[in-house]
Amino acid sequence: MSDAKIIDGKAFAQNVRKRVAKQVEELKHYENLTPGLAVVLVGEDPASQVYVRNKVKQTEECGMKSLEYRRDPDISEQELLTLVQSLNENPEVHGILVQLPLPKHISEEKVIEAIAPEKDVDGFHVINTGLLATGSKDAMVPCTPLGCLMMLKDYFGGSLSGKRAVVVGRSNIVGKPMGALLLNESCTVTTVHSRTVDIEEECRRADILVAAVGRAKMIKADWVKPGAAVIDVGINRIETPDGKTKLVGDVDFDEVVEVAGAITPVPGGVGPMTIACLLANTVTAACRQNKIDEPKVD
Ligand SMILES: Nc1nc(=O)c2c([nH]1)NC[C@@H]1CN(c3ccc(C(=O)N[C@@H](CCC(=O)O)C(=O)O)cc3)C=[N+]21
Repeated sequence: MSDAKIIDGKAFAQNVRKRVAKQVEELKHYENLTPGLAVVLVGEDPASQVYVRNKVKQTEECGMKSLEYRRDPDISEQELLTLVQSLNENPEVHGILVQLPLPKHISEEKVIEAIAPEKDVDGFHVINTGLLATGSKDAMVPCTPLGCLMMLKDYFGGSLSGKRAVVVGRSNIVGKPMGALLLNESCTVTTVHSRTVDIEEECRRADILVAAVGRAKMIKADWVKPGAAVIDVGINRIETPDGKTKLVGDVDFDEVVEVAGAITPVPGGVGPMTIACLLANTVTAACRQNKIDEPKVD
């Protein structure tokens, strides 16, 4: 029998959205300001469509303005850059999200760097990456790592100071910013990856283990220190014996739940928090662009 706390990301995200909705209400009432989020979707990847639909729905539920821009996969890089430029200049738009991945003929880097840093609610622009790395409060923080941090701080009662954190994966959108955030919280941070020697041993030292590699069920029970907090960022679609597909994380949940102190499930863990943090970032961006005191995020 396990006694791990299963962190309910869905319920947590709902709370965050409630808070965001209240902030939006106040901005509308006192400042005559409606935060606006523009989502750009290129092509017809079915998974991307689902995320975008959820984002649009939740943006509207929070009282914000949602603008959606769907473009054919054969759009030229220049046309996409021109669209981003027009959103940069649109005062109704406070946040811009260009859904990744983009078609191969378009440079993701160029498109991300074309977004005005103060509207970059994904936190992917090098300006925001640099602000995060230097510990500046002015950074727009990437949504997935921010959601993970909020759940961790809640579980540990506010402070992560001195904890050993191991981040599995070194992507620009999750692994690296997650490491930076945890370091800013005074964790002792190790990032491990495909070339790490004795990766299990490194993981076993973790008080906080964040898995963000994109390999189904890679983290096994004997990789985890008893009582550790395990955050599963992975979203892997696998085929079940009966020919259907299901979502699983990078953590072997059924095994790890027996040793961990806390664990996030997939689905219902980090995913919903990612969207909630996107909405929170949009409110933050709208406040900054209008020189209004911003709400505290965590
Ligand atoms: N510029 C950009 N920013 C992103 O943040 C971004 C992106 N591109 N491209 C795609 C990935 C993926 N992503 C997810 C967000 C929420 C869930 C989510 O809510 N998942 C649900 C389940 C969804 C389902 O059942 O399919 C859950 O985990 O419970 C999943 C995936 C954001 N991404």
